[in-house]
Amino acid sequence: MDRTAAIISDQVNVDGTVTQLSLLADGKLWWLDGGKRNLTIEKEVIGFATDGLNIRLKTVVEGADGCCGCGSRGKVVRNDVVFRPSSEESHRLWCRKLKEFIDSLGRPKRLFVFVNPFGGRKFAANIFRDHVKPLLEDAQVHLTVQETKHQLHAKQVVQSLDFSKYDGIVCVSGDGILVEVVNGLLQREDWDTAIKIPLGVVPAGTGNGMAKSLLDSVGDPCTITNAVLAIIRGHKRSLDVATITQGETRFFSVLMLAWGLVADIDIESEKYRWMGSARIDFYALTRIFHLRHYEGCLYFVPAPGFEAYGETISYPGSSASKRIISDQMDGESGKLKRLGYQGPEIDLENLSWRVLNGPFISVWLHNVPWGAENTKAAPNAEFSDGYLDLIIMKNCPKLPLLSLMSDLNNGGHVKSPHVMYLKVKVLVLEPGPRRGDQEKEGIIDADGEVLARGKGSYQCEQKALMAYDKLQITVDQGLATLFTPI
Ligand SMILES: Nc1ncnc2c1ncn2[C@@H]1O[C@H](COP(=O)(O)OP(=O)(O)OP(=O)(O)O)[C@@H](O)[C@H]1O
Repeated sequence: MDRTAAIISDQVNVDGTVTQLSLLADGKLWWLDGGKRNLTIEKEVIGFATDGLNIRLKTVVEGADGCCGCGSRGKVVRNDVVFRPSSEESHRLWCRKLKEFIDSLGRPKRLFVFVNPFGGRKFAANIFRDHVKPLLEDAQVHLTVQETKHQLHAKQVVQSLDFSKYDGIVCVSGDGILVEVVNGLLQREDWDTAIKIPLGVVPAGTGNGMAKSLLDSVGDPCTITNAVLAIIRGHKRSLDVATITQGETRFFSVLMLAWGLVADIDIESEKYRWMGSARIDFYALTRIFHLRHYEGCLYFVPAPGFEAYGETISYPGSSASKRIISDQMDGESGKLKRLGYQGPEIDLENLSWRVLNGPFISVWLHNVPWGAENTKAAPNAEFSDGYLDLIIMKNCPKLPLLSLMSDLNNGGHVKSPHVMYLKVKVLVLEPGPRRGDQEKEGIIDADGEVLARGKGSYQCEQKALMAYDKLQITVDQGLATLFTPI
């Protein structure tokens, strides 16, 4: 089909001017209004509404404050266009053609939305009411909204959600709710179909690493409007999911795992929450001046090109690989019934393993580039390359370490001679005590939550899912699906 052929073309009235308006097969709307004007439906029109004979195109356009040459785009602003077809017949035809075109774009029509009123600065409910809901309603998306009432509520809800009713799940929250949703989906019996439902994130928490990673990957600022537009437009991309295993216990991670300095700052700075966002910088300084080194071992399978790190070793084994234990016998059929996703099928023993011995200052494993809106932890991380980015620091004097912390804003830290930066397929983490004090162990942080807490470590309310002991992290390429800007 000729992409410049008109699907419909007719005389209409735009702002008092009678002009020829054409909708072309490539989705462009053209008209003359002083000068030549056009709109790209796919990018700029989120929906339309009628008022008598008038048709209002609900439109967003990029403002003029983009940063020339630096790749960053301008702020998106609303700029509706209203036109009036010349007859009722023409009005009906315009409505039909516009609807058919928008429907052909595969945009979501029914969304299940989680709003965490507790996340971040506790503004998520207002953000949803004032910014998210109006845009989604303009796009004529039917919404089912659930405010989360307690920790793990989102996980419980998705475990019994009827997916035939929704085209996607949206989290108006920080990364914590997204992680709960992924864990809930993968613990369903029908996990293999459930995990395919597209997931959207609207930044309303403290971290917002996933929203930042998605929007920054196309040069968009991490704003609520940009995040909602990405959902409305309905583009999708796949996302690697990491399975962290210890014995029969599993946790599914989409963002990061940290042990050592980063985990200690992230979790222990909770006690300074009253300081607001300054708590992280303040506590980072404290930790750097009283730097801890942790004994332990990292066993890993490097991605091609990263084989120079560590020493060769055979598979270290792990209490992690008893795959069938959490399955159950189905009473009626007598067959094994899988209770949920068990992690990727990998022949661990026949991989080329390497080992790095401690002590370590910091070990950080990342799935996507940004850990938070101001932390570009793993600049080379990709959403679905099937690998995890591993950032390791073993030794570093305090002054360079201070400047490394400020480089986290732009990802410059990975170029430091004090930092090892590689991609791995599998990691076995064997955490140990602090150097010089066997009675004090550390914390393992997965996606912002305490996954494991060793003896003598910082005690907080959160219950840890795993023991401070060997755990294994594997990655399943592109297992989940995200709404993405492009
Ligand atoms: N009503 C609630 N009361 C208390 N906690 C809740 C509630 N709803 C959700 N939570 C918990 O809040 C946590 C934070 O969620 P969210 O993803 O919105 O923010 P975050 O950026 O990860 O963290 P932060 O709390 O630092 O903002 C999650 O662990 C979630 O289980």
